[in-house]
Amino acid sequence: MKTIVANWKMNGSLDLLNQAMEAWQLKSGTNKVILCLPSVFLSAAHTLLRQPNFFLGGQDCHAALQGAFTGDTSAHHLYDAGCRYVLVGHSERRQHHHESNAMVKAKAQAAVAAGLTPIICVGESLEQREQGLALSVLQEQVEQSIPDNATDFYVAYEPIWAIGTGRVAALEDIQQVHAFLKQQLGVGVKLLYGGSVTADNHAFILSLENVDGVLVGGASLKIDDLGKMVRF
Ligand SMILES: O=C[C@H](O)COP(=O)(O)O
Repeated sequence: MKTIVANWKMNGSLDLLNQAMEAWQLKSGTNKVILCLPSVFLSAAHTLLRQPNFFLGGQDCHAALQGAFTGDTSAHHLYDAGCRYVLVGHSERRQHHHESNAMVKAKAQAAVAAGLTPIICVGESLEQREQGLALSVLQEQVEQSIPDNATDFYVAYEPIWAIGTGRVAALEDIQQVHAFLKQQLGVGVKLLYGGSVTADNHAFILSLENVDGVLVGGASLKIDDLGKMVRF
C-alpha cells in the first residue's frame, strides 16, 4: 500500500468536497489517502473517516499547542477535528512565511505532542540544484527540521522548482534523493515525493524503490484523477 497525500492548499470549495465525498462513498482504495484540506472544511469531511484507508491531515500547525495566536491553528485542534497527520515546513510556508528549519522542527514537535504524525517537507531550489547543492541542502533541512524524539513521521521531498510547474522531477533524480534520505534517516523512514504529480505519472513514481507515496497538489483537486491515484 502506498500513501497518497492530497494537499488542496487554499483551493477547492465545500461543493467540491461534497462532490468528492459523493464519488468516494463506500469505496476504499488500495492506497492510503490523507486529505489535507483547508481547516474550515475538516469538520465537513468527517464522514470520510468511516471509510478504510481514508485519513485527514492539516496543512500547517502552530509551534505552540495553545495561546493568543489569532488565526493560527493548534495541533490539538487538528486532532480534535479528526486529523491524524499534518504537513509542516511546506516550501510555500518556508518561503512566504519565512519558516526556518528550527521553526519547522518546533511545529513537528507540537504535532507529535498532540498525537499527530508530522509530514515534514524539504526541497531544494532550482538554483541550488543547478549549483550541485541539492543533497547538502536536503541534508541540512532533515538534520535541523526533524525532532530528535520523533519515531513516526513522513519526509516529503518536494523540489521547489517542480511545485505547480508541470515539471516533474526525473525518475533518476527522485531515486537518487530518496536513496540519500533513506541513508541519512534510516530505512524505516517513510518518504513521499511531491511536485507536479498527476494521474498520468504517479504510477511510475510510486514504482521507484524508496518512494512510499506522493504528495499531490493541483491534481488532487480533480476528483477522478485522485481516485485513479488512490486506486478505487
Ligand atoms: O503539496 C503539494 C505540492 O506542493 C505539489 O503541488 P503540485 O502537485 O501542484 O505541484
